[in-house]
Amino acid sequence: MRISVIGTGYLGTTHAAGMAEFGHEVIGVDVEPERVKLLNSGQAPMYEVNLDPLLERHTASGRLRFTTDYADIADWADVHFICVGTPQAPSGAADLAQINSVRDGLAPLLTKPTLIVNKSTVPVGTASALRQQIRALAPAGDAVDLAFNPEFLREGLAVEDTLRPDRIVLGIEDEVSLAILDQVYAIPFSEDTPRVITNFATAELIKNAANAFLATKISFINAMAQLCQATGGDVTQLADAIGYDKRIGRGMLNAGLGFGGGCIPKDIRALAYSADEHGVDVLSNLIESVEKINNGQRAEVTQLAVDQLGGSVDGKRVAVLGASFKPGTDDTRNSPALTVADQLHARGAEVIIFDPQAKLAPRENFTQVDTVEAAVRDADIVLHLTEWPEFRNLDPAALADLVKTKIIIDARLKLNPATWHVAGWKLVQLGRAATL
Ligand SMILES: NC(=O)c1ccc[n+]([C@@H]2O[C@H](COP(=O)([O-])OP(=O)(O)OC[C@H]3O[C@@H](n4cnc5c(N)ncnc54)[C@H](O)[C@@H]3O)[C@@H](O)[C@H]2O)c1
Ligand SMILES: O=c1ccn([C@@H]2O[C@H](COP(=O)(O)OP(=O)(O)O[C@H]3O[C@H](CO)[C@@H](O)[C@H](O)[C@H]3O)[C@@H](O)[C@H]2O)c(=O)[nH]1
Repeated sequence: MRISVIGTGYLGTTHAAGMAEFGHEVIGVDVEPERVKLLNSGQAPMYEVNLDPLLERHTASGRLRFTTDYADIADWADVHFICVGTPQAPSGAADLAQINSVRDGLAPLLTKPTLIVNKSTVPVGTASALRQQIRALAPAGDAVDLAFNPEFLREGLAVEDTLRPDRIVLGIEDEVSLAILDQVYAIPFSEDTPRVITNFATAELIKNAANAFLATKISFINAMAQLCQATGGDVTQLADAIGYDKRIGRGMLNAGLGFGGGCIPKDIRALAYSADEHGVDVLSNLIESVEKINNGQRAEVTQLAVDQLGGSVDGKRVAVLGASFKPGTDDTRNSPALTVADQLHARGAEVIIFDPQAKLAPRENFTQVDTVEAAVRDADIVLHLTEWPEFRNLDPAALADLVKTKIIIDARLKLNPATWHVAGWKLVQLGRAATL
């Protein structure tokens, strides 16, 4: 099939490459010419494991290309996927400006029957309104249909999740759309992949609910971590033990600095906004508690650093390991690590950051360096804030010679306390007994 993918950020680039891998002919569209140029050379505009090889292969074969011009895709594609951003507006609601600009740019060019499939995360009610607006603008009118096909990929695992998703959710309101989507997803993985075929509202709420549930799991375990801290319990063992129960599962039960990123924080805020709009206070209250716990974890780590340095970080040198919001990506949107860095800077610390992939725009709040060694040199304290696998293999004895004071806060509970203690470090973990 001929498929267009509109918006080539974290979602769109991976989706476009995945669709090409499945054998479709694909054109990606973005408003940023530099991004389009890079993509046409077979390179991803972001760090994502296994994405570059797919892009290289399919741009070289000509099956995948990129453009800034809607005229290249309008009547060319059988299906248009919308993958633009839906960031948080100042009110907390989802900002649909990018979706509206796709609507206004694409719809007037549609003269043939076609299907537009929205993949961007949106509040309930969006698909229904969008379909009406597009039909009003398109010369093809009611021959243009819309579907909502939410995306559940995780950054750092985006290619794997695209090629082998846990499930496919299709929000459709007519049988023709379903027949077309069956062809789009008539691919090797899909026979065993559960499909949920439902109406627009349910599909939109499924996406909102999935992220809210994941966030709730993380905040629940972080609340338990606080009780563990107060009572001598070990939150990692607790998570392992409750996770063995298949009804609970171990996923999203890693306690520590909490959730961040370009999705979960803004998506749960938007869900709370929708819940309020529809008078469902119980849901918005629940989400507020989840957010409060999550923000509290960042403040808690900042305070822990202050306490470890005797009540003030003013003039102290703080080494921060990790800047991305999670390992496996260079994405720093709403990164918990950077919040802690900002909070410590605001309290007078000199902050030096190392991250294996994230390139930070120069800021006066901190200095970014290229090695762990450069980050920890002369540090008064070291903070492990994003659990890149390479940090687990650091040599505590070698680092001990570089720092001013051998204190490390492991805010992601991934370092082995024994190896650090042997090398003379004080290693502090939230929610784990100090003796471990
Ligand atoms: N990032 C993820 O892991 C992920 C996973 C699932 C769902 N989502 C959802 O997918 C959507 C996109 O997220 P993202 O992280 O890829 O965002 P992003 O900001 O990385 O990418 C958006 C892209 O759209 C482009 N764009 C904006 N307006 C455009 C227009 N009118 N025409 C063409 N291109 C345009 C931007 O230049 C940018 O490259 C969001 O709704 C997000 O919630 C993201
Ligand atoms: O046990 C855990 C797991 C994750 N996190 C943190 O939670 C955040 C989100 O992690 P994750 O869900 O792995 O990454 P995302 O790429 O943001 O993916 C989420 O957001 C996407 C966008 O909506 C969805 O598609 C995915 O299904 C959903 O998992 C990160 O800051 C993690 O550090 C924890 O604190 N503890």
